[in-house]
Amino acid sequence: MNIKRTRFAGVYVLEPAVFGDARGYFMESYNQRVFHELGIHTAFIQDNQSLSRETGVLRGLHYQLHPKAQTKLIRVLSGVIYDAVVDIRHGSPTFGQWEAFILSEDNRRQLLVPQGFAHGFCTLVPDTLVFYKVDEYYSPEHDRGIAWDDPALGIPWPTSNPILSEKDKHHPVLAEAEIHVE
Ligand SMILES: Cc1cn([C@H]2C[C@H](O)[C@@H](COP(=O)(O)OP(=O)(O)O[C@H]3O[C@@H](C)C(=O)[C@@H](O)[C@H]3O)O2)c(=O)[nH]c1=O
Repeated sequence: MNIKRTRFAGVYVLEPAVFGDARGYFMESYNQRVFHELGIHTAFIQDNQSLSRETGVLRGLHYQLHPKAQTKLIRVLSGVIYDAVVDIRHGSPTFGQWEAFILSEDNRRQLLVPQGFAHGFCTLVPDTLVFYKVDEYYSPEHDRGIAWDDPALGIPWPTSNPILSEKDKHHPVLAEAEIHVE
């Protein structure tokens, strides 16, 4: 497993070792020991999967409030996403800053998004299947969002006209959002 740090402490890009042979390939897609070696003792308790049929489906920017904040370990089983995280930790020196990563079935990259970050992605090809582990159960009462197109964030999404859920059309900008995540 190749592990890359990012500009945000706690956000990692993980690239599993892939063992190819005549049959195809094998890889360990999750190994708890790797996380323990990084000092991360997250207990993942729920697995999620979403299929986005079209290019330009944008889901985000999502997070759950304290005490139901979630760590997410995201990967793409089929297709490609532009995956963005935003630091929404009060008092963080990088508060309000974002970073984006390309995750695909081909690069097999995984993104570890800790509690305290909003997360969203936009599909770059049709029929994109995203799988992610989380360390807290879904809680609709704690489920929150930030406007994907908040000008103060300025995330350069791959499209200016994404396909959104009804919920994702109406999130506040970060400056007006409830962001008690720690
Ligand atoms: C996230 C989630 C949703 N649901 C239900 C609620 C709703 O009826 C339906 C669709 O939910 P949503 O529209 O919120 O799904 P979606 O927009 O795909 O939400 C996801 O977006 C990405 C970017 C994330 O980071 C995730 O944490 C999650 O927020 O699924 C669950 O039952 N469990 C869950 O864990």
